[in-house]
Amino acid sequence: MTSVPLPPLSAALAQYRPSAAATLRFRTPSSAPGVSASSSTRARRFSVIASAREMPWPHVLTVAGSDSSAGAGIQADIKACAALGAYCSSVITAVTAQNTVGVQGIHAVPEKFVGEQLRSVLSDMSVDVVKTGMLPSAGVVKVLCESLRKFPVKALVVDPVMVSTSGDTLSGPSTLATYRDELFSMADIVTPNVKEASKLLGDVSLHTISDMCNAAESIYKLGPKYVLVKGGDMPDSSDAIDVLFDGKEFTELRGLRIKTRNTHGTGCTLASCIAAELAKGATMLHAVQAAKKFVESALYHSKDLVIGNGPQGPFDHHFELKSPSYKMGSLQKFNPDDLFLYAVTDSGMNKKWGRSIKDAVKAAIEGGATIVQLREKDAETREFLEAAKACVEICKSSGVPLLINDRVDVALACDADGVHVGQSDMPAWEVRRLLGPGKIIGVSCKTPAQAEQAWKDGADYIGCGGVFPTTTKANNPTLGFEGLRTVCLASKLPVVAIGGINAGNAGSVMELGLPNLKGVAVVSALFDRERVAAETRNLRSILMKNAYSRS
Ligand SMILES: Cc1ncc(COP(=O)(O)OP(=O)(O)O)c(N)n1
Ligand SMILES: Cc1ncsc1CCOP(=O)(O)O
Ligand SMILES: [Mg+2]
Repeated sequence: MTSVPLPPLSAALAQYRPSAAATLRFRTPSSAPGVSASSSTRARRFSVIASAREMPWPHVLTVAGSDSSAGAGIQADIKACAALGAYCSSVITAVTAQNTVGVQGIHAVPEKFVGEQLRSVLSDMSVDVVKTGMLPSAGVVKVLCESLRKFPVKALVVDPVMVSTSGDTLSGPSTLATYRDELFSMADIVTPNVKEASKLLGDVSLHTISDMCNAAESIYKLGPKYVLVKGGDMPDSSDAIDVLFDGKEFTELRGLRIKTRNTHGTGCTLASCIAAELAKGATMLHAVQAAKKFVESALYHSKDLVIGNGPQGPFDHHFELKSPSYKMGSLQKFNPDDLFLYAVTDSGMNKKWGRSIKDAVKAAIEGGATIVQLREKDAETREFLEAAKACVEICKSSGVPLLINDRVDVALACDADGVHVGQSDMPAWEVRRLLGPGKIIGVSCKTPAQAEQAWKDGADYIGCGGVFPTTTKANNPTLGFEGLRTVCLASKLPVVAIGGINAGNAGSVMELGLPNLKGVAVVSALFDRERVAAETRNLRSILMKNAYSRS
């Protein structure tokens, strides 16, 4: 079984900010049928359309029920797709009256009219992926299958919604049979939770991961290319474990279980996120991973929201819009959350372990580093610049900022995201003058006065240490927790702790609970090791556990 843990929240957040590319790409709209226009305005409109460059916008069509409380169903699907930069059209199969207490009523849309909606969308718009939610009758499932045969799409995501989170039945036994007999064989992925998997397989009991694997295998035999059995409802675990099966291999996907009442719509959202990622071109494993990360982040950010009086509330799909970095728009270059797991390379250690800077950076990112600094004290300038350029590419493609230690010239030449300087390096104000407002500047500070100066000089964060004794930097005084606390309390800037930090003591650093202490910077505990990715992953999971338990 392959085990794929999730990257930290900060990386997840960075990843979920719709990229400029995603927000700017759009498809020229065609004129709406039934809208009257004079022949000259029509001609003008068509000439504009014809001359415009066609730009694709990843498009998901959701075929599902409306939820009046907007936590689940069509409303959740549209919000999820929008958050991930995909367009979402909608075919409504039923209108439900529901709230945070439960489902008070269901009004199914006539099957023929579901068919009409499907024809309207699929005959006109280029839909990449169809995602299904509540399909209230066998007839609706059949209408959908017919439409998909007539208008094939790139992928079909089937969320076999049978029972609402409040326990109300949303589709009956004859619908289940049609799912199994007709829809599943057309699906790229089917995403039942354990209750749904059990129902699909004639009420088998599912209690363990091994039961989930067996269920995934049995559902796979019904025809889909992938099956994701979601273990969120499994008891007695601090992790939310899902099992993905592709017919050959089981992949266990772990996420943290967020303690909150606001879980209404998690299933719809997960399936819609998978659909959105597939529409954007992701592989199935990546789509599922990204979807899980999104749901985990949204639940985390919404855990204390209060909407409605019932036991299950909605969560905020657009939590990103509330973050200060998003509000500052495209000028924002630095997210303090990126300091969470700061990997600082070391040329000596890379040499010792026979790896290139590039491989070291790749491995740290693979393990979940959220920001990287190239600290190559004895590299030749030309060789360093070449390596730095390669690392810039790697980091850009992973959405991880890359900073250069000391060397403003190298940072400028390779267009790095910023520079980290110490008290004997170029002053931060001078670095800011050279790099401009759009780059990240970090300054090492050991005292409140230095922290104040860094802020005045226009730095973005400060590095504070050594917290513990270190052999990586010669003659570096140890500040201890008290020194770190004093600097943090005085600093107006976010702080990353550095010096002698490893998997054994990182938790205790973060447990200091200092609000502006955003993470740890680490050299030897990642790079003076044989397996950089594994060490990074381990440290990340320790930091994440701490971050979640504090909140
Ligand atoms: C994140 C971070 N914090 C502190 C340092 C140390 O910088 P400096 O004091 O300039 O020492 P050198 O790294 O240049 O030896 C850092 N590099 N990164
Ligand atoms: C660069 C630096 N600045 C203060 S301590 C330090 C070295 C940190 O290295 P390690 O994580 O191996 O102790
Ligand atoms: Mg320096």
